[in-house]
Amino acid sequence: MEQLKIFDFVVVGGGIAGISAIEQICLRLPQSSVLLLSASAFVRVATTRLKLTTHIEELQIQEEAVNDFHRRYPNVTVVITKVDKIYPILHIIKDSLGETYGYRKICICSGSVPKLVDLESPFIVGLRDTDSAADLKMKLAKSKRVCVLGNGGIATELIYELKNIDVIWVIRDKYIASAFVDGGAAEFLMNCADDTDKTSQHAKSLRYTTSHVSSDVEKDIPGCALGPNWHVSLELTGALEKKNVSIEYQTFIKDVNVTKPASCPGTEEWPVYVTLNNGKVFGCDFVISATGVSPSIPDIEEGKPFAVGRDGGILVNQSMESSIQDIYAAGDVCTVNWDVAFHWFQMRLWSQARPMGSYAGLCMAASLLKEAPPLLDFSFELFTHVTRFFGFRVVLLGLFNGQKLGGKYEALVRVTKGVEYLKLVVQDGKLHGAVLIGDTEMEETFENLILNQLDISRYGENLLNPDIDIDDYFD
Ligand SMILES: Cc1cc2nc3c(=O)[nH]c(=O)nc-3n(C[C@H](O)[C@H](O)[C@H](O)COP(=O)(O)OP(=O)(O)OC[C@H]3O[C@@H](n4cnc5c(N)ncnc54)[C@H](O)[C@@H]3O)c2cc1C
Ligand SMILES: NC(=O)C1=CN([C@@H]2O[C@H](COP(=O)(O)OP(=O)(O)OC[C@H]3O[C@@H](n4cnc5c(N)ncnc54)[C@H](OP(=O)(O)O)[C@@H]3O)[C@@H](O)[C@H]2O)C=CC1
Repeated sequence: MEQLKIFDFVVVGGGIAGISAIEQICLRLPQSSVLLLSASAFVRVATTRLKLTTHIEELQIQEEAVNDFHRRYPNVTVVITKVDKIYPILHIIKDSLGETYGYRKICICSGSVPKLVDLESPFIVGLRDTDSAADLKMKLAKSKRVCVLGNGGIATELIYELKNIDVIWVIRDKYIASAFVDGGAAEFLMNCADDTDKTSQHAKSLRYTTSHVSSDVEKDIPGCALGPNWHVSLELTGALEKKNVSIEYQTFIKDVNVTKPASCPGTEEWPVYVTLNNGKVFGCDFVISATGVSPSIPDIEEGKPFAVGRDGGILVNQSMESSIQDIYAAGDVCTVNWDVAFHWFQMRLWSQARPMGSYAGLCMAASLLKEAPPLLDFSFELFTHVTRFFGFRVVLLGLFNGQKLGGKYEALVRVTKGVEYLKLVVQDGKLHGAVLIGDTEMEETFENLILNQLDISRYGENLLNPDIDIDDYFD
């Protein structure tokens, strides 16, 4: 019988979290044996594209063929496969082809899957990886009207990127992009929605392509989540001459039906009909459910299952270790379960998947060496996120929407229509969060003010006075 190969480290998933974990393991223990088991034929490597401040950076996410990755890290064996079951007592793992591997430490970085709206219909699609993006492009090309459900990152990006199609955007809130910004910022973005100049500016910053044909192991296993500017090379274009967006606020989809309901206005026939809870009914070609994600966790076969958080993620302690010994988790699949810094909280973003993966790698290496886990690094002391919505750079800092402040805070706002939107979240004379839209160049100042908790009450609204260089105050 062939002897079971035992690896020092096994990492499940070749997304940003998994690759960041491997990079750190290989830096710390270059001679160790590492096995990467990933369902996708490409891995995602994150590098810093632009460092805006100590904490805020724009990432460049690149796809790399697994063979190239192995060439860079010869101690890493890569197997493209789906992990099915983990046996924590035996310390072995089985894949869907029946192969078994042994591990000393294992890190689960299997990401998440789209959490589609709870209505059974083949006309409802989600978006996660290269395959689902290619499917979406094909479907759109034949479509005249699409319904987008959800008000988070994907929906906000899609609404801006879709071309030549009627879009009905169904959201539960009073304003758009509520998973990221407040009502004021949403209004600013809406007012700029037709600024075509911004579209072309954005296209020039292309850093990422999705032109290859994905060869993910099985159709039901997601590849890596899409990277920045995933839409730029895709041309998400419908079959009409122009685009028209209408927004249905404070409502949700009650039902989808292939039979036309009597209450549906008009004579046109559609593949599917959507009924909203506000009573409106309309036909469309299909529905895009951009309604969040669910962590994608392999099965545990012995002993207790993973302890999971309310959002279904594997609970991890401050060393990124799960409730099961020698099993770590990082990225979208995990839910942090430690007393986090006041100005930090978890969101499923690659800006968090990367430091979580790196830190998990360091903790696993320390554990193998029987050393104490390293201290949490500065990435976990302040929430930061930089992205682009409606062609604008959006920087979110700390408790940018007053999270954790119990509604008792003051918001200082400066808006220059079409140019910038700045909001500061202040409580008891201290800055706790900021939303900066546009090229404000204020990131560093506000980052410092949140971190050092200086009393800013005497500066009042001057903090946002464009005629005053506030850096002078703090020199
Ligand atoms: C359309 C879209 C746009 C986004 N835009 C942004 C953005 O602008 N900014 C931002 O910060 N974040 C963005 N995100 C979120 C970000 O992509 C994720 O938070 C991040 O990629 C999570 O990284 P991960 O390594 O945890 O998971 P993933 O990147 O999803 O990687 C998971 C890996 O595990 C593999 N896998 C899964 N199950 C198994 C299994 N059983 N066996 C073996 N392998 C398995 C998958 O194939 C994949 O390789 C976006 C997400 C989407 C879907
Ligand atoms: N630029 C960026 O930073 C981007 C980040 N991402 C990330 O990728 C992941 C997937 O994005 P996405 O799917 O947009 O998820 P998000 O978590 O960003 O947003 C989910 C949205 O869906 C809504 N929702 C959830 N369930 C329902 C329902 N049953 N009916 C109606 N609305 C519902 C939520 O509303 P409510 O708030 O009312 O619950 C929320 O507005 C997220 O982790 C996201 O952060 C994705 C794209 C871009």
